[in-house]
Amino acid sequence: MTLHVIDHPLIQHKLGLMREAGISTKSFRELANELGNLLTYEATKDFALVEQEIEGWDGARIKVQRIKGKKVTVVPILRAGLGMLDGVLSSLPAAKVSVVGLYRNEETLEPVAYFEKLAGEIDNRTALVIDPMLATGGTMIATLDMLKAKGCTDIRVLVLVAAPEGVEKVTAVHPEVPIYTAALDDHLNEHGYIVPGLGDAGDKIFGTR
Ligand SMILES: O=P(O)(O)OC[C@H]1O[C@H](OP(=O)(O)OP(=O)(O)O)[C@H](O)[C@@H]1O
Ligand SMILES: O=c1cc[nH]c(=O)[nH]1
Ligand SMILES: [Mg+2]
Repeated sequence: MTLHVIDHPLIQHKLGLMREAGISTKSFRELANELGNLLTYEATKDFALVEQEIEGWDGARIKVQRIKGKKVTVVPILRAGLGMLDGVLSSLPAAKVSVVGLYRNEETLEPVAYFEKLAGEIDNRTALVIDPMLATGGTMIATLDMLKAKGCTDIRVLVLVAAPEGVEKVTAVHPEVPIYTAALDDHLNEHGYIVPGLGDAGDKIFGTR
């Protein structure tokens, strides 16, 4: 299994701020985007580079590095995934965005899919799936199933907080998909919420409830 828990001090500091009770919508949103950006930095570490010759500032020919023909699509899972999107796009400004909508039935905890609008040529793209929370894993598995059904082969998952139960379930079904997270938390409570977690990330980002 390829679980990357990113323990960089900036990430851990920002995640700690997000865990505070009573955090404002504004702060939660800002931090979700900042963490989205930092996780993107980690999740793209292995992108291949190609050397290019250009004219430098003094007219001399110089060699520089460019990312090698990578086509990326960012896949935010509605709603809460939108809370990381601007942060991710600040590092990948040319990426196409493929939006998928799923919510978790609060009684059964099963994912319910309600929207799918994917970028063209998705089978040729690296997909970065973003959602703040990986709890039971049901939503993520359904999203990965959806992307694979469209021919996507290079998929990476970026979440702010993951529960061990969810990581185990996702990696059992999609073992080759790496998961990048700011934290692997302790457990799920009886309502399927991550402990210590962040609470309901979607509500905190959108200021609902
Ligand atoms: O791992 P799981 O048990 O499937 O749970 C995780 C999902 O639950 C939350 O979304 P929610 O259903 O609250 O929808 P929202 O983003 O619209 O608030 C969260 O943002 C994930 O998408
Ligand atoms: O802890 C959790 C679990 C699912 N969805 C959330 O927003 N938070
Ligand atoms: Mg929610």
